[in-house]
Amino acid sequence: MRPTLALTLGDPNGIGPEIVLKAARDAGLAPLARLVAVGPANVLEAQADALGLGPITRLDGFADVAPEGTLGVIDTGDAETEWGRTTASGGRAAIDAVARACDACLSGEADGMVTAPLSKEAISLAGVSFPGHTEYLQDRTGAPDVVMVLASNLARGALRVALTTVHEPIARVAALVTQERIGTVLNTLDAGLRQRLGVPEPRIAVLGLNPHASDGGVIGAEDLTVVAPAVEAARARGVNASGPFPADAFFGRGSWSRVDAVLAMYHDQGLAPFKALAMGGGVNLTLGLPIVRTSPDHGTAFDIAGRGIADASSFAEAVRMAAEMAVMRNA
Ligand SMILES: NC(=O)C1=CN([C@@H]2O[C@H](COP(=O)(O)OP(=O)(O)OC[C@H]3O[C@@H](n4cnc5c(N)ncnc54)[C@H](O)[C@@H]3O)[C@@H](O)[C@H]2O)C=CC1
Ligand SMILES: NCC(=O)COP(=O)(O)O
Repeated sequence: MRPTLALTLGDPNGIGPEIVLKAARDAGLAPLARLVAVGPANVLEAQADALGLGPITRLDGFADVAPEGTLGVIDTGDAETEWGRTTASGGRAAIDAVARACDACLSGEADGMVTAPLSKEAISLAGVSFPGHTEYLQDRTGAPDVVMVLASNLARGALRVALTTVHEPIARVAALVTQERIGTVLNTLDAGLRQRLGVPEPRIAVLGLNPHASDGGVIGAEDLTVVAPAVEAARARGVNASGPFPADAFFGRGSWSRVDAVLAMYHDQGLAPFKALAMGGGVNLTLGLPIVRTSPDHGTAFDIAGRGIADASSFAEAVRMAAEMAVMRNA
C-alpha cells in the first residue's frame, strides 16, 4: 500500500512552503507515499518559480492525480506572502490548510497529514483559540486524549520524548501535573507506541517535576505525592512505566537509550535535551488522534524565510514516519 499524505504549507511567511517543495522533490520519498500539498496554491506556485522547484499542478481533490514529475496542490484560497512577518492572514492561511487536511484524513481521502510549521502568534491573531496543531487537531477530530511525542533514530537507539503538559506557561505547570493527567498520558502513550509505532512491549521512563526528582521531599513534594503514585498506578494497570527520574542526569547519562519513550513533565524539560541531541532529524507526532499526523522538529524560521536556504531534512523524516504509520494503521 502506498499511502496518500496531505502536506500542509504552514505559515506562508515562513519556510513551510519551501520545505514542502524540497521534500516533494526528494526522490527517496516518492516510493513511500503519494504527496499532495494543501494550502494557498498561489503561494506554492510563486515559491516554486522563485526557487526553481516546480512544476505545480492544481488538483480538484485528493482523487485527482497530478501528472508525473509535478507536485499536486489542493488550493485553500489565495494568501499573501510577507516574509518573516507575523500576520493574521498568514495564521488564517495556515489553519485553513490544517482544517482541510484533517478533514481529508477523517473522510479517508488521505491516509495521513504532515504539517509544515505555523506561528502560534499568527493563528492567535487570526482568532484561533488553540496554541498549536496538537490542540487544534484534538478538538477537530474529537480525540479524548492526545500526546505530543518528538522522535528520532539516533546511533544509540530511538529517542522518543513525550510531554505531560505541552504549550503551558511555566507558572501553570505544577498545578497541571496531576496523578490523573500523568495516568492518562501514560495510557495514551503506551497504546500509541504499540499501535502506531510498532513497539510490542513499551518501556516508559517518567521524569520528575522538580530538580533531583524532589530529593526525598527536600526540593518540593510533587514527585513523592503525585508523580511516583501515578507511576505505581500505571504499573498496576499493566503499563511498564518507571520513575520518577531526575531529568538532568537521565539525559546526561544517556539513560533514554534503555527505554522506548521518556515522559517529561513540561515542554522545555523534554524538548531542550531532545533538540540538543536530535535537531534537524527529529519528528513531532501526535499520538491519540484517530488520524496519522507528523510534523518537523522546528518552527517557522521567519529569520531565514524566502532565502531558499531552509533545511528540509526534518520535514522529509516527518513524511517517512507518517508513511510508515499510515501503512501500519491500514494493515
Ligand atoms: N509544528 C509547528 O507548527 C511548530 C511551530 N513553531 C512556531 O514557530 C515559530 C518560531 O519558533 P522558534 O522557537 O523561533 O523556532 P524555529 O525552529 O522556527 O527557529 C529557531 C532557529 O532555527 C532555525 N531553523 C529552524 N528550522 C530550520 C530549517 N529547517 N532550516 C534551517 N534553519 C532552521 C531558524 O532560522 C532559527 O534561527 C513560533 O511561532 C513557534 O510557535 C515552533 C515549533 C513547531
Ligand atoms: N514545540 C513543538 C511545537 O510547538 C509544535 O506544536 P504543534 O503545532 O505540533 O502543536
